Amino acid sequence: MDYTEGSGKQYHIGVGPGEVGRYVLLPGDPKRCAKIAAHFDNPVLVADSREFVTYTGELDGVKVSVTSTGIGGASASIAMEELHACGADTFIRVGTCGGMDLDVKGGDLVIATGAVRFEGTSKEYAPIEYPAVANFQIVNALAHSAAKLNLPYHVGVVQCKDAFYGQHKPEELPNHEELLRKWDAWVRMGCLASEMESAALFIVGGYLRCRVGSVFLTVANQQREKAGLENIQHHDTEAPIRAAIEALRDLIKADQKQSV
Ligand SMILES: O=P(O)(O)O[C@H]1O[C@H](CO)[C@@H](O)[C@H]1O
Ligand SMILES: O=c1cc[nH]c(=O)[nH]1
Repeated sequence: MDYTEGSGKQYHIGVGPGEVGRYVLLPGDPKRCAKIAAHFDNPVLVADSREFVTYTGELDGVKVSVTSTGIGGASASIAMEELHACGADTFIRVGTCGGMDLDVKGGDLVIATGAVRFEGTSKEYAPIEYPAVANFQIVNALAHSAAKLNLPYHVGVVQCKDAFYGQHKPEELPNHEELLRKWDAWVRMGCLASEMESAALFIVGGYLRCRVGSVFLTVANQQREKAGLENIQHHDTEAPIRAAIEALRDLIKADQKQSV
């Protein structure tokens, strides 16, 4: 079924083939796109459709793009499918998260190695036994760039869900028993943080044979609050953006080396 009516533009994101690079940064918030594009050379607004805003520019002479995914795995999977149809194959999510491990403080970066699939979208792509894991090369590039930029960072598993308020007021919801029991298990297993899109992106990326990784700003940590520890909120996403841009430069260099 072709929803483009011959325009060649993807149905939701409004982007056509050749309008994005193979490398795409994926924030959730559309307003983060301009901040990210400001790090590109010659950024151009390519499309602004629903929650999906896309800019394309260059990094070290190579075409790169940023597209917002909106909130949750459902819209993130649409962004990835349609960007892939336009030629993209390497994605870094640049998001925000809420800390779960007590060591993860507001302002710290979290780099995901994998994601708990407590959301619906990835289950429509792959059976739940299949793990949602990040691309090893991207994880390494992100950790390397965070260290190089002297940014505090943690590397490990994150948890994904569909209901933001299932994370923030589970005791008030009718399904509180499942929410609280599972949250406790994820904390005990060492989950670093909670966010919403990486599980779907890692699974859809696996299916499409794309490279996918994620880096987040920790906004705050409800577990620290509960434990009576300091819990200062942070909202400036410039740190994960810088880490992702540096990582992308490294990936581009490594890809260029491999292709000669
Ligand atoms: O800041 P973004 O990238 O949107 O990421 C996080 O923020 C939203 C919830 O507030 C969810 O999308 C979550 O994953
Ligand atoms: O607590 C938080 C913060 C950002 N995103 C989430 O999903 N949860």
